[in-house]
Amino acid sequence: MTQDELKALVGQAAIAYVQPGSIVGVGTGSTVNHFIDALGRMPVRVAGAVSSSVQSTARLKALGIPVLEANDVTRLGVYVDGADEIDAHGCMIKGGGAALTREKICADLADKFVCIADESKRVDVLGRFPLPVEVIAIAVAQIMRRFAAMGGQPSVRANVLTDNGHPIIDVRGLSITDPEALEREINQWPGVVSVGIFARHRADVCLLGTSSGVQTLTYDRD
Ligand SMILES: O=C[C@H](O)[C@H](O)[C@H](O)COP(=O)(O)O
Repeated sequence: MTQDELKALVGQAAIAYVQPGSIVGVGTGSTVNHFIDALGRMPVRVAGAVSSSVQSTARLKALGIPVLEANDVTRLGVYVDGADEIDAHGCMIKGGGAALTREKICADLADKFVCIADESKRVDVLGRFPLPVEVIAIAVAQIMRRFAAMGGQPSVRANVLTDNGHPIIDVRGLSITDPEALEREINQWPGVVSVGIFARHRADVCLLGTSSGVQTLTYDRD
């Protein structure tokens, strides 16, 4: 199977977690695009979606699925999103598509985070994928110095501003053995909007697309 076929497989499989008539949280990316298409094929559809990006909003609306603002809901039963990497505890790196801040807001609203990913995303230690960090523009230089001091190689993502109008720093060369601690630390730096480590808001379930089918991985909360 191709990587895109694996993404389509898990996008469809995530529908099992979606209650018809409910409001669902929708992530961003090429895997989630398959999930959105599957939402459009539900015999009884969702009542609406809270979207994590302009891109997903456009795709949802094109299928006639109403999109609500995060401010308009108090909770989401389920949030479905992809990942750039996921470890054995459900901690993830996200933000390869620059949507990390809105994704974390949606994850925070959700009772259950269902991660959909092809098997290439499963890692033992996070950090092979460059860590995305959304920052306020005037703090870029200082935040890059902080990452360099901890052994990372930061660079500003060229020609990209997030949906919130901020630049992204991508940090290569980090071996993230304690995702929770690093997320907490980076969150405290002035000028950081969001860091793409999702440890506090880790996945509850990962539907992993493999050549032998969908593997369902579940993670315990401490
Ligand atoms: O900002 C983007 C998101 O975090 C995506 O969920 C992540 O980059 C995975 O995207 P894809 O499904 O395209 O690999």
